[in-house]
Amino acid sequence: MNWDDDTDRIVAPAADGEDTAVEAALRPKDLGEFVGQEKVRQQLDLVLKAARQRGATADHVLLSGAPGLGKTTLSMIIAAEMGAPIRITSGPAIQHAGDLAAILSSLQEGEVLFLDEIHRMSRPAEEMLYMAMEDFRVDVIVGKGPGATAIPLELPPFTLVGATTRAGLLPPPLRDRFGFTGHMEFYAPEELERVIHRSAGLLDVEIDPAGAAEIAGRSRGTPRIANRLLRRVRDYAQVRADGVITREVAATALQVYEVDGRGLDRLDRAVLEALLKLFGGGPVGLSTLAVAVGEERETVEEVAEPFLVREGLLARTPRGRVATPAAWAHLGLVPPQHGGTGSGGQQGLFGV
Ligand SMILES: Nc1ncnc2c1ncn2[C@@H]1O[C@H](COP(=O)(O)OP(=O)(O)OP(=O)(O)O)[C@@H](O)[C@H]1O
Repeated sequence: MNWDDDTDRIVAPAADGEDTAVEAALRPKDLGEFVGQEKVRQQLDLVLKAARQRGATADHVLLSGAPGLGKTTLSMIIAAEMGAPIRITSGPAIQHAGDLAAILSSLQEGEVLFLDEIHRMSRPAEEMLYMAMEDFRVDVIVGKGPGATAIPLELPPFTLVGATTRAGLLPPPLRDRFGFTGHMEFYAPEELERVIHRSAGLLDVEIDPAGAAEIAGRSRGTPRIANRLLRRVRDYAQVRADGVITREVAATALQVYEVDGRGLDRLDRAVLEALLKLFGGGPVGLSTLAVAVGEERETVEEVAEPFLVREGLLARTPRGRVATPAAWAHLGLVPPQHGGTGSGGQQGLFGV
């Protein structure tokens, strides 16, 4: 398996081809159906209701959070709640200011423009967006060099919904132009259970509460992963069981896909195992750890570690990577005692 491409993993937070095909059917259509994210939902509800009462276009909205937490879904809900059409594009698709000008000038009044990965837009496009957001106007530059002229173009009022995984990367002038910023959090297991029950209903799969809880616990706080695991478990239930998803069916199916009880996959466990078994829990340098698992540094650092750190299983310290007591417990291993025969385990564990 090629771990360099994160989308090959069943627990990858980014969408793969199959997700894209089925996600449309699973997306909640209004705020009432949208599970969790209470704060963002309540705040957004107020923003949208107030705009509707005033008969105005809603303020620009910035949604920040990890992939698969529902930013695209929320942007569609915003459009639906405002009774407005939606146009979907992304930062990397807008390389030139002209690309953005073409999109902006073709928007209808009140339309929602969803700009995914807004932090990856080119600089000139970003600067054009400042004026468009604030004054609903852009200057289209015609010609080149000294003869170039700026032709002002009025735009209809629109709502920009920007999505980013890294709100901190946005330049302040852009961030400040959003009337409302919603931070999407990882979902609690109970919330993912609700997502799973809802999706199972839409997919016409029978699932019991323990089955949903089993899948939720392995979904890494992310609805997209929950929906993907549900589909794989459904296959298993259909082929190897009687079609009903119980705790046993879910657990056995996800064992087949090498997703453990806490949502770690083969790569995550390989990293942890190397750290514990070969280096006594660390500290060990990233490069050494990567060689030990036969992966690139970047793969370990960007693909495996973020979840291990979030789960409190691994710590990044100035002296290297260190396993936490929870990591030993998760793999059912006993940390070497201080001064024991391990490779400095306990000392490494707490000495940094
Ligand atoms: N709160 C939620 N309730 C129910 N389903 C959800 C929720 N959030 C997300 N989903 C489901 O998870 C899937 C992924 O959601 P979505 O595409 O909106 O994520 P995203 O944050 O935009 O991801 P990306 O950043 O990769 O574009 C969708 O199928 C959607 O149905």
